[in-house]
Order: sequence, then C-alpha cells, then structure tokens
Amino acid sequence: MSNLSEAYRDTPVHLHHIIPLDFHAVDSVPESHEWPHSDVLRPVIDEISIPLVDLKDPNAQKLIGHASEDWGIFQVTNHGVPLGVLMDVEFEARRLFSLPVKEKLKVLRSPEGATGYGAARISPFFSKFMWHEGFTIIGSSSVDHAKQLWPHDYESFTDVIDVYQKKMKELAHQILLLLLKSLEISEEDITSWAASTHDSNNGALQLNSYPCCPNPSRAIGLAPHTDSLLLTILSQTHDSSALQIFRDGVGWIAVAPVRDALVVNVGDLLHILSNGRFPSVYHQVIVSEKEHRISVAYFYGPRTDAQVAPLSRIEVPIYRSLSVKEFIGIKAKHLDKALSFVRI
Ligand SMILES: O=C(O)CCC(=O)C(=O)O
Ligand SMILES: [Fe+2]
Repeated sequence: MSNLSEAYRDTPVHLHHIIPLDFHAVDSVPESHEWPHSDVLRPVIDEISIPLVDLKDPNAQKLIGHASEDWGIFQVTNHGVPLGVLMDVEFEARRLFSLPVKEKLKVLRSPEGATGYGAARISPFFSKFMWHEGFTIIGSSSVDHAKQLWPHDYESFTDVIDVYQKKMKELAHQILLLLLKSLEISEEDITSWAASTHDSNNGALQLNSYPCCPNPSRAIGLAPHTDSLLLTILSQTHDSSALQIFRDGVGWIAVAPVRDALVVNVGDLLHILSNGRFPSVYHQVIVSEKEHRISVAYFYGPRTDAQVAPLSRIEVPIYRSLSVKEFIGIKAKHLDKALSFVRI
C-alpha cells in the first residue's frame, strides 16, 4: 500500500460523496447537481493566454520560473511525451468511463481509500454535486481494478497506464528540477529534493470524465480548488477551453488547449517550498452539452513522510515546516484554507 493512500485514510469520505450520478440515465440536471447561476456563469476572459514554454528552448528554466511566479500555471511543448501515448491513455479512460455503472461500481473508491472510481475528493466541501466522475491510480493500484473490470483483457489498460506514469514521472522530475534551480536555494537542497521526490513513487494519476451535460449553465465539472502536491501535469487532447484559472485582479481565465502541449500547474507543496513565490493556482472546470471531455492529471509529490518547509536562503519563511502527510490531512479537512493553517 502506497504512502499517499495511507495519508488519506484518516479522513474518510461518505459514500454519497463518492458514488457519481448515472449521467446516462438523466436527461436534465437534477437539483442535487444544479449550482446557482452566479457560481457557473462567472465572466470568463478568453483573450489572455497562459504562458507557453518550449522545453527545448535554451531559456526554458527562466521561462518556466517566470511563468510559475507570475501565473502558477503554464503549458509546455517539446515535452518528450509522444502524442500516441496521450491518445492511448485517453482512449483507455474513455473505455473505462463508458462501462455500465454496475461495472464501474465494482472498482468504487472505498470511504477510507484513495484509488478507484468515484466523485472528486473535494465533493464534501460543496453543497451541490459536480458533473464529473474520476478514476484514481496510485502506483500499481490499477492492476487489481483492471482485472475486476476486464478479467481476460486487463493488460491493454494497465500497459498504457504504466507507460503514461513513467513518462509523466520523468517529465515532472525534469520540470521540478528546472523550477528548483530558479529559486535561490542551495545545490544540496535542489539535488536532495529532486532525487528524493523522484525515488518516492508518490505520484498519482487521475482520469477525469465530464459527460455531456443537458444544461451546462447550471452544472460544474470541477469546483474551484488548488492541487495539493508539488506540481500537476495535465493532458487534455480536446479543443475546448473547459479548464479555467483564477487570476488575482483579472478574474477567471479560460485555458485554451494548445495542440500537443501539456498543462503544468503549481500545487500547494511547491507553494510552501517556494515560500509562496510559486503560487498554487486556483482552477475549475466547466462542462459542455455536446462534448464528453476526458482529461488526465498526474500529481507529482514527495514521500508522505518528507518534511516540507520554505527552502529560500534569503527570505524570511512565511510557512512552517510540516510533513506531507500532515498537510494532506489539513487539506482534507479545510480545503481552500489549508495554506492559511500553515502560515507562521
Ligand atoms: O480536467 C481538468 O482540466 C482539470 C482537472 C483537475 O483540476 C484535477 O484533476 O485536479
Ligand atoms: Fe486540479
């Protein structure tokens, strides 16, 4: 059992916050999923785009350092993950989510669990449910689940997941190294953080499904949140700008997908490590009437027993030191307020 799974065990989630709606069985948005207009129809700016960085650019380190400082999010091209690998994982995710509900419930996340099929982990914090179903994979957790879903043919799923996790881990390591190098921290800190995170095997893969919605102006795909670990790499092979980020002083901005690019965003742990210099970005997802969107998020994090504290040698720390496990516990109880609980 992975450490990350253990970290979630102390904050069980009630089953009604785990079992998603049978989206195919409804032709209107039930009241349980109907959000106030003001929550959904926020003005969104789509003329401003988040930074796009070519990882082969000799200035890539500086560029992603600036982007993380200014935006907490950017897109990368020339990332070394073949388009075929991105398409394969999306294909397998679609295959999983298109199974009948009865099948998907065989691999339902347990109340104390972190892996399997279910609603978003942030669901209990909101009075309305989201137009979303997910499948979480930590380490090799998908092997048992895939065997339950496709007893005679589980390997096509697990092989694709395995390749994807390896590619994401290498890319996340490369990006983390570039980000750490752009902070004023010691070489030892850079090496030890990058190496211990790489060795930790604490990444998690989240397959997200946003089924077509009969009334997208009243439903939310994923409610506003920040991601908890160091950084997230998101693949969205579709053309729609469903992901939105919140920018102080501007408001909600749509993240327009760029062909072959991956989205990278700063998570809470990197926010703490960088003493707030790389802010974790607040984001949400909207839904569509015509498009069943799939996205795949890879969350990259250190060992859950690792201590996290600001690494800067020149600034006064504004966050206290705590273990990853402690932070996950605080986040599971307080969501958006988690970082304020860690402020000195
Ligand atoms: O689907 C997306 O665009 C974002 C997914 C996301 O925010 C998450 O999985 O945490
Ligand atoms: Fe997220």
